[in-house]
Amino acid sequence: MSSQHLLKIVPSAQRATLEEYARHTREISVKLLNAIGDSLGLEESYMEKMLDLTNGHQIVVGNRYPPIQSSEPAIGLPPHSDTPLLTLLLQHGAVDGLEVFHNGHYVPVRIMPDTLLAHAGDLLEIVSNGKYKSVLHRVMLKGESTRMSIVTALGSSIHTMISPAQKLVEIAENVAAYRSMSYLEFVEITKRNHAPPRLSGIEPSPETTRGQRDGGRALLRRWFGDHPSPAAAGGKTEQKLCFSGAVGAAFSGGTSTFPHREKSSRWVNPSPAPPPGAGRG
Ligand SMILES: O=C(O)CCC(=O)C(=O)O
Ligand SMILES: [Fe+2]
Repeated sequence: MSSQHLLKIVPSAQRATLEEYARHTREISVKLLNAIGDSLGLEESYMEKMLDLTNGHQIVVGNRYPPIQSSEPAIGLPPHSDTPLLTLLLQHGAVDGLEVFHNGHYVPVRIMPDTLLAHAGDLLEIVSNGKYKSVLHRVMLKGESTRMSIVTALGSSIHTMISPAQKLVEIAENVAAYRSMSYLEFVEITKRNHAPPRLSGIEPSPETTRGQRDGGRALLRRWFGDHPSPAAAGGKTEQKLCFSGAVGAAFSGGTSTFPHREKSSRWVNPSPAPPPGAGRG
């Protein structure tokens, strides 16, 4: 991994630290994904091998949620699920706010010091043929202090075909719950629909659906998009894509801060070359 993948917003003094953080969290994510593969009865290191995690795309995002003025809770980040395979979330400091959707309502996730929280993402739900559900979550702000979190998410390499593991399809009497597509195609479809397709497992209220759609849009723009986007909380939540890259698959490092990411902040120089019809050059 080289510092060319670090976006310019990262001050040079912090680059080494961020690179080290990205390296360690990548290793932890790969181990967890392999363990998840084991738990599903897949062959050893299935996730690492089949999803080409050595070339997997990793992003690191810093979120800063400023204090809210009103006594009413405010949305810091609208409901969404994370697109890649696995998210590791570090909630920094002492300001809670994360909530996950469980059994029909949002449940607060209290901060546990020095703890990484793992979220299953959309791609993991696909690969596991729905056994691991992608987690719908949001951030609600209730207090007068600044909340900070650091998110790192690992996906496959962007041209890897994502499909339910064959063994799990056989166990499910040859029913694949999701069709096969490349990670890139998944992102493209999601962007075109302006929302991550909710994969399965929950029956959200219309309000949740709306929030999820908006949240998904904000997230996708932040992570993959090329449009300026008003972030959550009236545009006040500050989110910085600090790092995005992978060994062998680079992300353009020209820009910078969500929500004012410029057009040049797109997938570039993917390796290997995109398959025909992949939609981007
Ligand atoms: O700040 C948090 O706890 C959650 C952040 C999050 O869900 C995200 O950045 O995708
Ligand atoms: Fe998230």
